[in-house]
Amino acid sequence: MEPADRETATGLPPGIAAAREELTPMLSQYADLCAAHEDALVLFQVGDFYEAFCEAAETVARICEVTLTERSDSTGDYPMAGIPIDNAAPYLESLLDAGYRVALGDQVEDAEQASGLVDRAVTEVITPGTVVEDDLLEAGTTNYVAAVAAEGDGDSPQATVGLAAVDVSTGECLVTSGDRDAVAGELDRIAPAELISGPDAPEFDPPDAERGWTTHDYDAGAFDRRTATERLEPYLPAPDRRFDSDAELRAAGAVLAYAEYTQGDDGPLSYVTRIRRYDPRDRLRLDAAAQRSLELFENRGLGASDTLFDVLDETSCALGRRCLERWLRRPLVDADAIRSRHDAVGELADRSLAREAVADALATAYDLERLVSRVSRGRADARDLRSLHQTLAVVPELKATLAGADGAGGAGGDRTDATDAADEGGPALPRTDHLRDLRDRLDELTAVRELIDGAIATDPPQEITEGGVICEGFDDDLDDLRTTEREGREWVAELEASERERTGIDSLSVGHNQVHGYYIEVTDANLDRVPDDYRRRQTLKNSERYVTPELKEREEEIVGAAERADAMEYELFVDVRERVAAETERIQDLADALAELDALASLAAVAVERDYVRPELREDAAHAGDGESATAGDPAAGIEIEGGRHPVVERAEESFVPNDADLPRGSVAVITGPNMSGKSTYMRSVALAVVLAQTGSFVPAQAATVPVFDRLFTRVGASDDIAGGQSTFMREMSELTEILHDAGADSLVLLDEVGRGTATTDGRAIARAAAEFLHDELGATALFATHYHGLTDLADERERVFNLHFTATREDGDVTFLHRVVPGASSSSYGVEVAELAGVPAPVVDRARDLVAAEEADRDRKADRTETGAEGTTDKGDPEDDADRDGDASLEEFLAEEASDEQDRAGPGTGDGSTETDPPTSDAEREAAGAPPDLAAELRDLDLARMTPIEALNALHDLQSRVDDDG
Ligand SMILES: Nc1ncnc2c1ncn2[C@@H]1O[C@H](COP(=O)(O)OP(=O)(O)OP(=O)(O)O)[C@@H](O)[C@H]1O
Repeated sequence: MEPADRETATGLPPGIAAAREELTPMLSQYADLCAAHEDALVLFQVGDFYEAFCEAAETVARICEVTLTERSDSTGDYPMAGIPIDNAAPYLESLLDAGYRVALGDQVEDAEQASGLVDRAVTEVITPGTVVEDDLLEAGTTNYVAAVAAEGDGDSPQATVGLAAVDVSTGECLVTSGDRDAVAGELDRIAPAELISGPDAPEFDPPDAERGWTTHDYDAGAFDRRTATERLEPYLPAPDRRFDSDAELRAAGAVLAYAEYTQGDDGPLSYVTRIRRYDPRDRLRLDAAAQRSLELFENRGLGASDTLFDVLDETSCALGRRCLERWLRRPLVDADAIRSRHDAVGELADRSLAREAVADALATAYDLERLVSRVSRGRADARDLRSLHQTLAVVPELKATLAGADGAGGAGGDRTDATDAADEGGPALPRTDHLRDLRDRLDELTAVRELIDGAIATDPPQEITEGGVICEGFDDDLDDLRTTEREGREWVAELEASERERTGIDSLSVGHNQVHGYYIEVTDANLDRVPDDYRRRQTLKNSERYVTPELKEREEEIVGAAERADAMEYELFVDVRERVAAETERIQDLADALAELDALASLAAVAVERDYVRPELREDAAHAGDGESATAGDPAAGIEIEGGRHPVVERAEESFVPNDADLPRGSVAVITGPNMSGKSTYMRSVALAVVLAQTGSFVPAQAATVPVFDRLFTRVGASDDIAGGQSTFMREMSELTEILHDAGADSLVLLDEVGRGTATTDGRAIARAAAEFLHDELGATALFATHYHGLTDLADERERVFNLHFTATREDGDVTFLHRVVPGASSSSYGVEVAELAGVPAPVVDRARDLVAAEEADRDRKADRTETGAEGTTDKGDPEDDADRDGDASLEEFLAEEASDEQDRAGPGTGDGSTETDPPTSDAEREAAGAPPDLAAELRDLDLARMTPIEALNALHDLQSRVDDDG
């Protein structure tokens, strides 16, 4: 969208501004609302439509694909476009998607009651981060608007940056702070739909376009310390003592100011009752790169189309789904809290009947958080209250279910006295503390439930002003009015029969229409029999319509009673809604408990269905924030997994091969093996086991013992991460930089093919240096998958580095991957077969096989020479020089290695062993190895995309000189 287009469609459209002095009262009212909402596109209610005028109309017509019409009045003609109010959601969504904020200018008084122009006001500004309409929100997701404010110079890396985020649809509000990088990480994790920035805040770019947020500078005044403090006062007492820094306070004040503005500026949002401050260090830090590469929430094509969240999500209601997502985005680091969740999951896993009953009950629960926010905003209708009632109605049932002891002990934890009490006929309680607490938190809210049940009709209409909303028996006055109305209608219903009898006119009928009300109709043929008390009302073609004084009187009674009853119902409804709203906080607490119960039951269901095991946490699991870490290298402090599986890939692979993992704390596992052999899957399985364990879930393994990590870093190779924009290598290096700066002894690091994005020698050097640094300086626990076999030498040189590899079998040229991890470095190359499997043309595959054969022959010759002592040992020396001697997984590596060996063969003094500038093997050499010379094939095989200019130039130079020699 062109910025100019946005400028003319938001605020006051120029066409309206130009005619400002002459406008009719209605358009003048429109102009006032537009002028007061400069950054929004105003939609103006006219009857059943939301209309926009002039330039704004053109934008609405184009984006919403509705017809552009014209409004003509005494002052001129104005382009106009409208969307129907009762089906506004899809159009509003299009406008939001196009980047607009939309201000709804609603009629705020009854058009029939209004004398003159109907009063209108902006009741809501819909923005991507603050929508509350169910139609525009995905069920079970959170939708945050966030604000950032800085203390001091926001651009300085040392500045404290405050972050506050609010989900206006549920009232959840989070506040935290940290340096710029920490806040960037939290923003990645929270993934707000919208970000507003204080005047001094640093800029934060969204991690990618798909999960992006829209940013804008909001009224700087809202970030002012005093203004923010005053704004916060209705939400929490003494706000200036509640936050860790001014930056937090200012961000929180501003985000609430913005939220209030979008909800029609009606004052504090009463359903934002809990402003939660948290410290990012209280959670396992999983930044956007880790979330992406582990495919927690979005799939990037690792062998299956699901994500970890899809696998875990067996929740029954939106509340639980949102809770589970929150847990997975922010796994715990407190060992006791983690164990407590494991206890509860275990108990629910054991108690299948209870778990299923819980799931069934929760499946009928509505989204309590969003319902209560609508109730307290005064937006809930009668159906919302009925939904609230239905949700409250499951609570007693849930409490009873949790209390019953329908299963024996098991993985979930120890049987406690409580269960024994149940066995003895005493009050049954859940056997774990966690579920007992949860059960206690299930507030039955009996008064609210009974209030709604007694007041609101079971199947009420959507409209709350037209009656039918309040139950009979709730209010005597209302019942009297309804009785009057009903008796009047019964009297009218009987009138036809009695008048026929009285007048002897068999065709006489009684009817009703909007204009004349009730009437008695007599055909012309019977007019002579019309009694004297009939008064003529209307003459039709073949009949006359009459009323009688009594009918008139009854009619007034009926209409009067109905109108008064409708108005009274509305008042009673609003009163009930307010009484329910007064319990907002309790309802929110209940929502939290139901959400947790659903999330725990979901984890338990997955554990049972997918055969997960309860992970043991290391006893000495140090809290990340304590600064106490387990001793590096201590095997008793590391990860031990028996028969671990990848939770997502195992769903797609019929015969998934489980693998063990034994990683002492602070060790670096260098993993080699052919492409497609399962290296990435293995590393991710280990990381996911950690994430799952710290989320409170069981893990896909036969047995698992894990420590508690504070951060999880991942760096996946260029080939796995097709990121647009930034050069992949540059991106790779900046992610590596972050890891090498921030990882520590309590971090788990996954490095997958680091260095692949650049020239072989550089890549190999970077990979090695990074592995050494991780081991020597950081002491992080790391898994390092690589095609650089030279790296496997590190195991000999460093105490806590060890090798793992994946194998495959080859039969008649066909490769079968075993997907089994074994100790030691990989010794065989399957790159060519993989290339063939992938459909690389046969001549290239054949040629590559020839080159492999030549390499192997050459290696054998060298080995012979070694054995006879002619050349000393080959397995010691410069690791770069000898790198990949035992076969490499990819064709490019292989070719590079071959070049390296050529230089070796040229003897001392001919080079430094680098592969970077070496020409390919000479034809003479290849002939000696049994391969025919073929310059054209060599030229074809050069991988230009991976060569540096200097490499390409040298290769060309070499080919040219050999053509010259031959020629
Ligand atoms: N343990 C396993 N059991 C069964 N199938 C597996 C296993 N591990 C991996 N696979 C299958 O093999 C495919 C390739 O695995 P993966 O991507 O982990 O290999 P890789 O060695 O990392 O390959 P590359 O070096 O090309 O990145 C996966 O998509 C999956 O379908």
